[in-house]
Amino acid sequence: MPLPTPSTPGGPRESPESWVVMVPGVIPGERIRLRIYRNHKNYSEADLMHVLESSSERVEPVCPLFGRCGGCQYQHMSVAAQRAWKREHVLQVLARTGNVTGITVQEAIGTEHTLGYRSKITPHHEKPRGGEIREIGFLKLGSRALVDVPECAIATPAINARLRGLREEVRVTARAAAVAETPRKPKGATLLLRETREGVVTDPRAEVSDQVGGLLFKYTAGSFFQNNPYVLPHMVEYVVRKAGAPNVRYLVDAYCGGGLFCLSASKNFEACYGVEISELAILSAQRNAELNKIGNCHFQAGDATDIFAGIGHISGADTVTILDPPRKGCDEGFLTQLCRFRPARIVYVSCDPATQARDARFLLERGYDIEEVQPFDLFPQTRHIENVIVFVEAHRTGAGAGSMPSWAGEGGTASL
Ligand SMILES: C[S@@+](CC[C@H](N)C(=O)[O-])C[C@H]1O[C@@H](n2cnc3c(N)ncnc32)[C@H](O)[C@@H]1O
Repeated sequence: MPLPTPSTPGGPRESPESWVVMVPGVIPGERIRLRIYRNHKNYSEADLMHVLESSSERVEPVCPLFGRCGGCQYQHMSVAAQRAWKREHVLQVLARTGNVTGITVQEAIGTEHTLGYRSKITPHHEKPRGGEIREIGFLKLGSRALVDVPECAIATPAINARLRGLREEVRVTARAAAVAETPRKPKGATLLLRETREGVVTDPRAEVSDQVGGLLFKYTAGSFFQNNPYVLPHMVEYVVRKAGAPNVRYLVDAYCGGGLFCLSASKNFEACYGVEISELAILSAQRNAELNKIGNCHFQAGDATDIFAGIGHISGADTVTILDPPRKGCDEGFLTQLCRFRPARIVYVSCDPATQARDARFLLERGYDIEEVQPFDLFPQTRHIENVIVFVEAHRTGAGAGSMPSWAGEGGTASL
């Protein structure tokens, strides 16, 4: 077996002399002793045995469950190191998967709310045995088993306060059902706790609301809505700013959910068109337009690809597209039609830089350039990152890849 190089949370850059070893709980630059437990074609997986030389960025994890609970992966790193690493990860994945080199990735934008920020959690429990529920929590690190989580360090204080009561209620209900011997079989379940303007809500069908920027958004508690209320306004402001450009009259928001980006950006456009697979989310988007007295947004339920049938009367050259797909990214059929429509700008928001990098490659091979790459630290203490890439139609830059168009924004690079 080749000698492993010092390992990092996401795996170090590959070179012909190095061997990638994935070791949770390590910080780039540390010397460690590890035990390899699995070999793959291109890398190995290992457990950390000892830190021989620790990084100055190593900190004491806040949560006693860190290392067992699979929810957080980076609590052992300072927030500055977490953000630097996430930025590096975006850079690496763009190079490896997207074949994009020679670009700058901006510093990840975050806020000082790096604990107690998460406004939604979904703990699980297995089916009760003899009326008793054992763990109520999240998946154990690297396992399908659950770890009991009485309190979550990244959830908001209001959610943690409600979690205590909810855990007790769920256990009491299971015991009562066992005593009553109801014919219905007891099951495992996923609980919902979401903090909103209405307080902490546990019914996924409840109608709730949140304010972002100057707008009010109503949605059902179980549907998708971004869950870091501290960083979200900064990300929305960025997306709205990057979507705006001289001579662009129309906005297409694919994967629009309840209309967050479309409605927030609507004042800069003559008309906006949103598409979204969930009919419930489209109903929310339409209601949110009315609620905020916005009259130039048109929403349709359907696959993202369906949008092109309804926008034949507008030209791509006059249009900006916002993309915010689920983790799997965009499908090729959609991207093919998008490139045929040829919007002047594309602002691509993603919670998975790997699938985003794959889609970036597709766009770059079809004549788009990257104007800016801006990560947002929406999920501190975890390995997750929200990344925004701004693409411009290459003819509009008047030069080849990497050039800056005349309307390129100022784009701050420091953390907030
Ligand atoms: C990451 S969410 C973004 C929602 C919205 N932009 C927001 O920030 O609130 C992705 C959205 O894509 C929707 N979606 C998933 N597959 C889709 C498809 N094939 N076509 C259109 N929308 C889809 C999901 O229902 C979800 O609302």
